Amino acid sequence: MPEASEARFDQEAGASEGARPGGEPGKGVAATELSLAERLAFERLLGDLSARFADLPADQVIDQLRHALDRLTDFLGFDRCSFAEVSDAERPFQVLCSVSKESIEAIAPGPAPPLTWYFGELRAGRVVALADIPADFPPEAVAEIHYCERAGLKSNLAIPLRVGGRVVGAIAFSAFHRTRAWPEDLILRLKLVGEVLAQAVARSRREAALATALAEITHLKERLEAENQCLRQSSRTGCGRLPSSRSPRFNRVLEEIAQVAPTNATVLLLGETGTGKEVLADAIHHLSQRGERPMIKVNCAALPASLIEAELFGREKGAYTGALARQMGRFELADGSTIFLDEVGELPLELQTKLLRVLQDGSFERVGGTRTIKVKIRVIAATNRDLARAVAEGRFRDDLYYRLNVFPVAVPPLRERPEDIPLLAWEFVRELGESMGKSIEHIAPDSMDALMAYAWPGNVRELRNLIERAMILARGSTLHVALGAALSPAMRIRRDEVAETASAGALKDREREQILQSLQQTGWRIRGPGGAAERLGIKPTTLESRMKRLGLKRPTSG
Ligand SMILES: Nc1ncnc2c1ncn2[C@@H]1O[C@H](COP(=O)(O)OP(=O)(O)OP(=O)(O)O)[C@@H](O)[C@H]1O
Repeated sequence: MPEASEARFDQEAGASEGARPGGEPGKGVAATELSLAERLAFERLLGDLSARFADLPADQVIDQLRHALDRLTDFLGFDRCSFAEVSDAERPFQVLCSVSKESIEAIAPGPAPPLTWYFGELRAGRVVALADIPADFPPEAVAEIHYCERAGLKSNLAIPLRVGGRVVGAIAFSAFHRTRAWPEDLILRLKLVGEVLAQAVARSRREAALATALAEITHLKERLEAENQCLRQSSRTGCGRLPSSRSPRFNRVLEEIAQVAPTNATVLLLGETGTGKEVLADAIHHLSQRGERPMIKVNCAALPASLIEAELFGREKGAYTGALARQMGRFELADGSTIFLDEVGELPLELQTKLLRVLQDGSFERVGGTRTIKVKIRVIAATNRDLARAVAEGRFRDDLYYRLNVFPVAVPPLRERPEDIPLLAWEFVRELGESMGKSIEHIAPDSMDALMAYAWPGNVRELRNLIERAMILARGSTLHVALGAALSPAMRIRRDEVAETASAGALKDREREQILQSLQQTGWRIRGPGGAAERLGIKPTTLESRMKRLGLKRPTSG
């Protein structure tokens, strides 16, 4: 047996088979030459192992590695067999897999024991063949001698494994009960099988790295696509500036918005439909440090409950019938940015729990997935519902309400900021005039009076729609806004009249009357051009939920 430090594998690899006596296969008896039958059996084992590893999927490599080590240990009568890998010169060897006879302890997966001389030899590409421990150790291997004494190790063979000319790992065989010789032809064969295993491990590592890189690219691609989609859907006026106003009431709101914007606080925007909650959410986002990224918007009322979970939290492929591909949810998309939860009061109770968890610690799982995803997001929520009442009625979780209600902002209806009606009307005239190629210099005084007198149940959205209709019809440079043509006389309520009758009951009756009238005029058509929702200047989903609340149903004919 050569001194271990002399056992240069490259020199020995050229040595002829049977140059030294070999261990007796299957029985673990030292120093006899392999018989022809045994050699054939060994060749078959090596051939079989090589074939198994040739096309093995990456996720099966570690299991098969254990199986291969088991078979080698059994066949050659070793007490323990371990496989370790090494990524570079700086890092220690990592034990990937170790198998042993029942009475012997296997080495735990993870960093290999700190044996500097031993692993230095392997790193340098030299075989460490220790037939008789401690006699075969060089004097400097002090830590190794102690280690072997403590463990009761009698013989050990460790072979460095190369892939592409670089040492990527080692395979080691140990005997605990007797010394044994390590003949050259055995070393050569074990090196061959070890390198087959090392190739498979290296391939699985490459595949895993490739899969990670691909997943990253897919993630970025999905993110980009989804962000683009969000941007296409986002508000037309989402220019990110705070809107201007002449109303002292609305200016106070704008001051609050400017103060909260740079913080990370959750903001809850409360107000009737069309008052500009999304416009304000957009301004908050753009005035914050996250403003460079797009704000991700979700309308919690626009999707059926069955789809909104996947929309918000994403889904894994095959999560349910029809889920053909993995889908990234809005929360994942909003990581590092702001999520705007519009109509949050409509969120189904079962999803409120999941939303609460995201608000608490930023974590959630995709639909059909088990992996927990963590995100850092700022939440802005909006509702036209009385959330406190929804809590009292058990339709909204109180803990979620308190989480959302950190910084509530009440956005006033247009009828309570009449100073802004001319300002907004002119803003829309200019904006629409540009896109339509029309130049309007005056708004007819009687039209402006009518605009000022109207109650605006659909708020700024309704005003915009009305101006748009008037602009389409405009011929000269003076705009005539025909409130009466577009809306029934019952809708023309003087502002002061509204103030007088603003008791909840009276407003509800009036709302009911207005909605019913629009529905009758449109033959109960809610959606589409000229539909009741458009006439009222509200979204079809809002109209539907209002109809439900007011108990308005299409009469059955006949
Ligand atoms: N200050 C403003 N300046 C210009 N346009 C505005 C302003 N406020 C609202 N708008 C316009 O009015 C319409 C409705 O605004 P927005 O969608 O922000 O209202 P909302 O309160 O979020 O409505 P909903 O509750 O129905 O979701 C949009 O077309 C928006 O561009």
